[in-house]
Amino acid sequence: MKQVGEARDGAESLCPPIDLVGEPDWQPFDAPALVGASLRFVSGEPDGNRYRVRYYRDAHQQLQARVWFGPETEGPPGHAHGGSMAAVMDEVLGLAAWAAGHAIVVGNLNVSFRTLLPLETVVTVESAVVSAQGRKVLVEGRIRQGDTVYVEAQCLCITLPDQSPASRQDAR
Ligand SMILES: CC(C)(COP(=O)(O)OP(=O)(O)OC[C@H]1O[C@@H](n2cnc3c(N)ncnc32)[C@H](O)[C@@H]1OP(=O)(O)O)[C@@H](O)C(=O)NCCC(=O)NCCS
Ligand SMILES: CCCCCCCCCCCC(=O)O
Repeated sequence: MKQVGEARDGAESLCPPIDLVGEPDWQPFDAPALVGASLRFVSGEPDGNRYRVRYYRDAHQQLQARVWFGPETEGPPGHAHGGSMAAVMDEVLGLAAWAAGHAIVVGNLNVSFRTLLPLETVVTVESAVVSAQGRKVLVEGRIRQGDTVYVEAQCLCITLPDQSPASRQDAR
């Protein structure tokens, strides 16, 4: 009988290194330097078997991510769980608003699953901050690889008082 904490079958060894290099005109983006180390659920295990994530800013300063969906994101056999894809959109689109200077939490996330995503695929998560009016910041994004779109999402972010990225960095 399995003991608590014992690795599940097939999950004992780590998958090999994955190439998450960005496009030539992207610059690496340090998410913990901006928002702290709390964003561990999606991007906290860079060598693990769940997700591996690397963040960038593109030439237009929009946040982009290369994400590998590992075997532990499985939902339908051989493919990513819908919740695993929604979690990625939640983190990337919320972080995109922070990267644009808005201290937010996510109020509403609308996710459309367009194509089954095979496990152990490296995808690009694109984001774009499309508007900021009052406390509402709208961010859109998608998960794609080449011409294949796996997920499209719209994210309504709501700003928090006294939490601007600049003030959080000044407080360190
Ligand atoms: C989002 C949150 C901060 C909003 O609460 P609040 O500060 O009291 O703000 P309000 O409820 O007054 O909402 C502010 C505006 O955003 C809108 N809004 C808030 N949540 C919304 C939602 N889920 N969908 C659509 N609009 C929403 C409100 O309608 C309001 O619009 P208005 O000014 O035009 O009337 C709060 O609901 C919250 O903390 N939710 C949990 C967030 C969370 O756990 N996110 C995941 C982790 S990041
Ligand atoms: C006080 C907020 C501290 C930093 C929060 C960063 C939030 C980025 C988006 C996370 C999305 C989510 O948790 O649902």
